[in-house]
Amino acid sequence: MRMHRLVLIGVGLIGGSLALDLKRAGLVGKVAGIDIDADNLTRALERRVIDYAYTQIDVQSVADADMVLIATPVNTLPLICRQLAPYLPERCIVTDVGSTKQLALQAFASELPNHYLRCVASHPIAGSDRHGALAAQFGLFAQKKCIICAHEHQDETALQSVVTMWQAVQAQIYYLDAVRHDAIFAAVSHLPHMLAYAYVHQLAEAANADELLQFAGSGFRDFTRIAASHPHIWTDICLANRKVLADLLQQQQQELVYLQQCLEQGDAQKLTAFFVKAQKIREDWQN
Ligand SMILES: NC(=O)c1ccc[n+]([C@@H]2O[C@H](COP(=O)([O-])OP(=O)(O)OC[C@H]3O[C@@H](n4cnc5c(N)ncnc54)[C@H](O)[C@@H]3O)[C@@H](O)[C@H]2O)c1
Ligand SMILES: O=C(O)C(=O)C[C@]1(C(=O)O)C=C[C@@H](O)C=C1
Repeated sequence: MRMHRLVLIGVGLIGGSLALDLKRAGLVGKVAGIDIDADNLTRALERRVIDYAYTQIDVQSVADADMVLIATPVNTLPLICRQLAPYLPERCIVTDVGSTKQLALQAFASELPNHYLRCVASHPIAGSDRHGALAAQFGLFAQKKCIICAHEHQDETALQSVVTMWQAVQAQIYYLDAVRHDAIFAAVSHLPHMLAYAYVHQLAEAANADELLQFAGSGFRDFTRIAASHPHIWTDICLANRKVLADLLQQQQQELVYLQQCLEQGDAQKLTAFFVKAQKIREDWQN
């Protein structure tokens, strides 16, 4: 599988990193980048993440695309698909990298009905708290999972092309139904981001916030790294997955109430048992 022209919409951390790897693997000839941020496009051209830059989806920017890869905040998908519809070459594959998958499949189905067979929803479980073309890096997806949420009308060749693309950047393919996908990543990705944001807020609201931050060490650094993630990206993810996420926040409050009770009762046994269980789960996961 070799693509002559990949059209990348959203030339940021994820889309840019994938473009770099695909070029290096010889899987794409030219990459056309479309982004609403003109400065970001300039940086992407300078770093050779892309070969051509456009700020709009139109006949020129989408022309001759073998594949359109959408790597923008998840809530932009419906509009982007609507804008793409008139310009997509017939055999073109459309795929995305968004962190929530029900919304992606809904956008493909409702905005690209004539192309739906060739729309493949994917999600690499790799990333960082950085953003934009400057954050794009080689090797981001190597040995990382990539989830494919195939739909019932999926064209087999389109699916295989997307799988081949991710395997070429050494990602490990897993298949999940979109509802299940969103429930799982609400628990292991979206909830921890919410908790990190909430904790940083708690500190910021303290009267001596500056003093607290001045003395914060590696525990603070490790727990809050993801609170440095891009606010726009995460607003979209959290809202797209709001129902499951709100339930998880409710459950988290119960955990906090339990911890509070342990402290009020001075119950070392209960507290240690709680920590031992969490420690074991974390260690087993690491191994
Ligand atoms: N950051 C992560 O760790 C991570 C991991 C896996 C998947 N994702 C998903 O990947 C996607 C991109 O995230 P990212 O981290 O690369 O973000 P990013 O901010 O680095 O890149 C997104 C790019 O999209 C551009 N953009 C925004 N709206 C646009 C629009 N309407 N049209 C064209 N361009 C637009 C922005 O200017 C930016 O350059 C998101 O859907 C996110 O959920 C992120
Ligand atoms: O490493 C990080 O900073 C990430 O947030 C990466 C992370 C995650 O939560 O694991 C974030 C969002 C994704 O959709 C996939 C990966």
